[in-house]
Amino acid sequence: MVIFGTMLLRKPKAPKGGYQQTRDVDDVPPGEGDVLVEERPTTTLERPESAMGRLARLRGRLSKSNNVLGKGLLALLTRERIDQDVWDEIEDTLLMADLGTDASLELVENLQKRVRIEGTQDPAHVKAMLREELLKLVDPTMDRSINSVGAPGKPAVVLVVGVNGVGKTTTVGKLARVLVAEDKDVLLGAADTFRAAAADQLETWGARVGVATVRSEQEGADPASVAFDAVQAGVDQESDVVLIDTAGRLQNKAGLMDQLGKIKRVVTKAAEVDEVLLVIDATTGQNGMTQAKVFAEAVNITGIVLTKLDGTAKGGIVVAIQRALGVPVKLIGLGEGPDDLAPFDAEQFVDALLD
Ligand SMILES: Nc1nc2c(ncn2[C@@H]2O[C@H](COP(=O)(O)OP(=O)(O)OP(=O)(O)O)[C@@H](O)[C@H]2O)c(=O)[nH]1
Repeated sequence: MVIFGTMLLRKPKAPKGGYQQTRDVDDVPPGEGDVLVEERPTTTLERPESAMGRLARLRGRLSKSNNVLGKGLLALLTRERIDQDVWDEIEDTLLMADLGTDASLELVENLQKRVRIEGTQDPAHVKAMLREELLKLVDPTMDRSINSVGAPGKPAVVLVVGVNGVGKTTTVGKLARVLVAEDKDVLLGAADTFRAAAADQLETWGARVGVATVRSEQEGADPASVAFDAVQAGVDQESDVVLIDTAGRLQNKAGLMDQLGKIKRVVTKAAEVDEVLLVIDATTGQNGMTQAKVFAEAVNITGIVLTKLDGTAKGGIVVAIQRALGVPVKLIGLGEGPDDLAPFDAEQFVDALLD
């Protein structure tokens, strides 16, 4: 709610000065968390772009970097003679786009069958055939909606996880804008307490669209504690959605499991976690795949956000990552602009590869 350009928000409950690093939130009964909801006066609030049509606007960026794949495949498939060398080249093209071995082999086999039966004389037909086969791999049947409706009387809780530098904080900021554009009442939780700047960054994102951030003033505070306070504040304020940014700076799998497990366990005392989004940088290829698998073992991932798809020809990672985790890509990042995060749409994605 905006009154004279200033957000009207719940004041900090108590005490000021953040949390003790040693505090174990598991011991703190729900309701007693120290909530510090930052106020930030804003003169003019931005009006974020609605989610619909974003991908259409950003499609050019996707095409620019990724149609190397589509164009390359089309050129190969419309050659006068398609011998084993050509099929090998097709497979290499798919592997280079990070489609992964299984999906690449499957696509080559399916195309081989169809070329044998249907022929490749007509380029329009070849394109339609390739479109169909690519679409099958991307899987248009998966539910890609963000779960932004909580249990009755509770906000939807969305945890955003991933290693540092992949674009997590940026994604939380951009996702808040998507939700604000849908008239949702959003609250942010800065549970990335390893880097003080991350909380500032998040707060700035929120303030631009009138969304408050729950944070700790103390660097290194317990992330689970901050996450809990954010969700409890969301319950108290009757927010629609609480988005929680987490830290990715973790040394090993055991530490990651510990931290994410604790965040989830503690948050659940206030409200169920409805969505766990794993953010992966699309430019990191195999590294991103490895990260994805580690995170999937630590926490139940419900959706993937692929960032930086604007800067890579490796869009095939959409398929590889969905296959590896059995979880849909729900959002894609196509630039550094505030509204450069789009809902993923299988058909539009494949069309952008082929145009
Ligand atoms: N080109 C491009 N850049 C992006 C995209 N998403 C994020 N970035 C950039 O990636 C950089 C890192 O983003 P952050 O949001 O700070 O990453 P983070 O994962 O939160 O990092 P830590 O807070 O250090 O854990 C920033 O410069 C962003 O602008 C995208 O979709 N496309």
